[in-house]
Amino acid sequence: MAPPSRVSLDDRPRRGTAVEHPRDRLIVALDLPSVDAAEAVIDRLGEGVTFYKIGYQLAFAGGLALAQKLIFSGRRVFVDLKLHDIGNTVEKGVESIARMGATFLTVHAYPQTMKAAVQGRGDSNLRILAVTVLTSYDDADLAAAGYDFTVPELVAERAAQAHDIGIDGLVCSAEEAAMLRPKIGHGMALVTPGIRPSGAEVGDQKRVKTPRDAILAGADYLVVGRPIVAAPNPRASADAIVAEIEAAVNEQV
Ligand SMILES: O=c1ccn([C@@H]2O[C@H](COP(=O)(O)O)[C@@H](O)[C@H]2O)c(=O)[nH]1
Repeated sequence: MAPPSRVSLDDRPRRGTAVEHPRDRLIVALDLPSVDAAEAVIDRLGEGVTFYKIGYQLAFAGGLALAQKLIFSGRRVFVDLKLHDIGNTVEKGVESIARMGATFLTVHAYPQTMKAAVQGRGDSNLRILAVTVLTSYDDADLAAAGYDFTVPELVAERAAQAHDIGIDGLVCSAEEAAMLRPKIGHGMALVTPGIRPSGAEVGDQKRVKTPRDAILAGADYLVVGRPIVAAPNPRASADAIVAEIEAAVNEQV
């Protein structure tokens, strides 16, 4: 496969990445085994966190009902189900999630899947995020999966396709944020997992940045799971990350 040739994209306005309070740029991944466990963490986080992500583990253990509860209570919810199926199935699934009132939904960044997701989203407030290359992958993982691209090459190619299709944002590592911003403009959100405060355990993540470096690289939202939900004091961990986001924002101006 030849390396991607696209170098620049237009800056047309789309659903927009409004400048948000530092606290609202932190998305906590509720990777927990039950609704009870998730609600215990949410209670401990209190007013400290406004945006939650629900992925496979919790979604398949009653998490979608909890998502609805969180939305009714004024929190924002990111449904991280990384959809990928035939177009009709993706479109109808996205329509159902749009009716829930979720803010973000992920799909894999394949053109057919992304087009179906944009169709299913319609005029709703749901914003579709395309997962470019998982943050647990490096170049060797891509080669093992049969790709003849480096991570930055594949991320850039998928970002270009997502942009052209009308996707609202990208999931990528903050390692790629600075490279992507000039290509996608400010109308698409950059949502970055693989965030680790300095000294935190990296675990299975391979492309990581600290909260400060992610913001300085141009990330809009930081997704953080284990460093908060597995911490002895989740609220203190979340507050420290928000403080780091705020300091980085102040460094930018
Ligand atoms: O490329 C991706 C896409 C999604 N994720 C999800 O984000 C969180 C990260 O959790 P940590 O505990 O902070 O590692 C998790 O829910 C993943 O499914 C990702 O890490 N990378």
